[in-house]
Formats: sequence, structure tokens, C-alpha cells
Amino acid sequence: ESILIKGGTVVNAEVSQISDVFIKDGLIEAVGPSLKGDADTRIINAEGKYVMPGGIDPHTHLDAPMMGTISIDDFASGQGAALAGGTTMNIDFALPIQGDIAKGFKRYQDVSKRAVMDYGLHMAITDWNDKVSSDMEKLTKEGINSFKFFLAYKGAMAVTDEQLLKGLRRSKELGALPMIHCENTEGLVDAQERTFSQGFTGPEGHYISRPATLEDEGTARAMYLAKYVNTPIYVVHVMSKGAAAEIAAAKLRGQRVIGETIASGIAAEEGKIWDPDFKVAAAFVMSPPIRNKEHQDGLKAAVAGGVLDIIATDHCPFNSTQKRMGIHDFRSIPNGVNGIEERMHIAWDTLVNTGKAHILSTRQPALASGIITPSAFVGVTSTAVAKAFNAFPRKGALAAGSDADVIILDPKAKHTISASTHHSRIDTNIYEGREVTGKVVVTVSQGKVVWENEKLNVKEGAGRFIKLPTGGELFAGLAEQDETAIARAFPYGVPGKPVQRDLTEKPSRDEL
Ligand SMILES: NC(=O)NCCC(=O)O
Ligand SMILES: [Zn+2]
Ligand SMILES: [Zn+2]
Repeated sequence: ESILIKGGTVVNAEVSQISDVFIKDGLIEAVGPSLKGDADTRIINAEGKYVMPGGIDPHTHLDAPMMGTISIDDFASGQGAALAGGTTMNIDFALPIQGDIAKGFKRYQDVSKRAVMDYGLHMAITDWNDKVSSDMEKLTKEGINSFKFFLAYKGAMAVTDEQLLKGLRRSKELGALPMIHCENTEGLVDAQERTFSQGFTGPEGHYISRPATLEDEGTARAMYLAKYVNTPIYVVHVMSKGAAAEIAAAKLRGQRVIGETIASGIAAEEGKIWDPDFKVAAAFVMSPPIRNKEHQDGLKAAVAGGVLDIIATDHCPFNSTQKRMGIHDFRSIPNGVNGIEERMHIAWDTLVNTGKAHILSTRQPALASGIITPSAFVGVTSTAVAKAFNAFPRKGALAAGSDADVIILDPKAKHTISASTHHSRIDTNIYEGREVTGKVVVTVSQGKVVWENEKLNVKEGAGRFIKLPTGGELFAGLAEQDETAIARAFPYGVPGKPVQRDLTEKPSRDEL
């Protein structure tokens, strides 16, 4: 089976130019001008459209057991939604079973059998003991190269600083990337109790009890601990401008930090969590919370300026019946919003659709209003993810030899996002009624057209588990030592050796 996409503007993270793309047997065979196919090649005309690597969403929770229920999209429905929105690979967060990561991995091997597109897995670490530590190594051999730590959800998934430090050290030893949900665990509990006792029991209580300061602190702390251990680190779902500023500061002091924001963080309508209709308000409950325009503008500027490297979704959908578990107490509303289908459109409409972007070549700090180019769009939605998790250039590139995960986006096509037409199983949509310009009209996954003419054509089980290797550029040249070792090497006395002192002489009473 082969496909020739002709005459589109082919966009990679570094460059875009009018070109053809020839796809054969699941791979990109050639990218260049005036390509010819085989006798039976299907030809798709892409003139006036953008041809881009399929999106990679590194932050999803499909079939995820959380807060006493399970997220409503499984691998089939969630990935179907992804493909309809131009995302051709996701990296999902596998969760342990009662702290046991080996058991958790087995569960995800099972539930992911329904996959309709390629996927990878991260593993969350919610407890610390010798078995977790040794199972981490086993999982890296199975194709997991990242471990997630939550500094929130006390009493459930949260880790202490002590556990985090051990986890950071072990991750580094294995060449695996630690990913952190950054909030101040104890501060949240304090704020939730105070908020609830003041009578804010509804969804707005969730927002009130998660001030940006607690996210900013968690972000700074996680990054300083990563600096201390001297490991690369990935900050998930940055939702506050202060947290983005902390990431900028860490990058400036030379840390290897990858900052991720999410579609809802930059573009969900602010204030909806105060809606008098519980169903509407509860749909917006996620952590850290969706913040106001000031934060959203700060996050967009951080993306445009290269402080935040990736736009993901944190797609963790719960139906309105599931959200009602917290009807009397916001602390019991399952946390999570939709986004896997909307991300590419929301990011394009929010960050590229200005007209001005097309004449600018790269991301520049000067674009502080949050405008990015089509190339930068590909960077933050696909290539940077592939690079962070060592899947590049198999994924995240339109180049000979890469997997044929390709999308065609029509920059003129408009559509209105709605729960009545989306492909996720969730019965609400936080972008309900929003019109976006720029639409993915064709999605090619593993060399096959799976989305065209508004129709999905997918097969359960077709998705492959992409094993992600450890190490790579993020770890290259990284000193093995943590900061105590660096201090030990300080050039006084004999470098690296404890100082020899005469300890026989006791101090006199007067000296004491
Ligand atoms: N973000 C959220 O509210 N739900 C999913 C779990 C997480 O990423 O914290
Ligand atoms: Zn999180
Ligand atoms: Zn998440």
C-alpha cells in the first residue's frame, strides 16, 4: 500500500517548504519535489494545505483508575479521538496497583491491547521500597524510559520529598526521565480544608484551594531537587506563569528541564468553574487548575519564547455522572479534562493563526504575544516530544525512513468543537461551541489513511507499543555526581578526601 501526498507545504520543526511525500509500507520513503508513485499509488492533493508529522501527546490518562473511578476513554476510544484530531501517538501514564509498578505495567499491557495507534508508556511511582527500585530497572528493559512523581493527591498518589529524592536518583542512574506533577502537597490540604469550611463546597472550591503560589513552589522545589541530584527533569502540565518563570530560571542556571503546558492551560475559557450548572463547572476541574487570562498569556509567551517546550493535553476524561461523585464536596470530583482530540486545533488556532506567524522563521523571545510559526507548532506538538522520549526521528519528523504518521491540515477550514460531534466517550467538552480555524482533514497512521471526510477508519489492536530507550541526548555528558560530590571535589586539602584532623585534644571547660 502506498500514498503520494502532492503539492502541500511540508512542515518539519526546522523548516517548511512545498514538497511531495511518498509513503510506502508504513514508512515515509521520500520527501522532495516532483515525486512519482508506483502504478497503484493513491494520490492525495495537498495544495494550499500543510503536511506535518502527526501530533504526539505525551500526557494522557486512558483507562486510568483514579479517585475511585476509571477515566471514560479506553485505548480504542481515546486514540480514535486522537486520530480524528491529528495526533498519531500518545504516551500514556501507566499507574501502579497499590504502589506495585510491575503489576501496574501488566494491567496496561492488557488494556492497551485495544490500541488503534502507536503509543508509549510512562510509569508513575507512588511509593518507595526496594521492589519499586528494582522493578524500575525491569521496566526500562521493557521500553519505559520515564517515571512520573506526583507532588499532589496526598493519601493517594503523592510522594514525599524523601521518596522523590530517591526516585530522582534512581531514575538518573537508569537514564530515565523523571516527570513531576508540581504542587505543594501539604499546602493543598491546608487550602482545601480552609476553602471547604468557608462554605465553598462546589467546583469553584477546587479553583480557590489551588492558588498559583502552591504550583510555583512545587515547581521550584522539584527543579532544585533535580539540580541537587543533577538530573534532567520534565515538568508536566505547567498552568501558572510563575511556574513557567521558575522553569526559565532553571534553564538559565543551566539545568536540563523540559517544560510542558497543556491545551487547556493556554486556551480553556477562564471562569467556567464558577458556572452555576454543576455539570459545566465540574467538567473544568483538573489539577493544577485552569487559570485566568493573565496566566494563559504568560504560558503562551513561554511557549513562543522557548521556555515551555511541549504542548500536551493531560486528557483524563470523566463523564458528568463520574464528576457527580463530588457533588457535595469538590475534593471528591475526579480530576481531569478532555483534550486529546482538540489539542492540535486549539494550539494551531491559538498560537499560529495570526497571519503574522507565516513570515517568521523560528521561535523568538520577541514573539512574547504568544505567536508561533507552523514549524514551531510542529516542534511543540510533535518533534520535541519525540526527542524528549528518544523516539526521534522514527516519530516527529517527515523524513525518509520515519514512520508514516502524517497529517494534512487545511488552514482555511473552520469547525465548531462540540461534545455532540467529538469522538471521545466523555459527554461534555470544555471547548463546547468554540469555533476554530485550521482543521486536520486527513490523518495517516502507520502508512494508512485513518481519518478522512470526517470519518474514522481504525482497527482495534493495530496500535503498536513503541519501546522507548533510556539515555539519549538529555543524559549525554551529564556528570554522574550530585552536588555533594561536586562540593567534595572542592580544591582545598586533598580533593575528594575527608580532611584529616587531630581529634584527640578535648576542649577545656572555658572553651565550651
Ligand atoms: N490533571 C488532572 O487533573 N488529572 C489527571 C492526573 C494528573 O495528571 O494529575
Ligand atoms: Zn498531574
Ligand atoms: Zn496527568
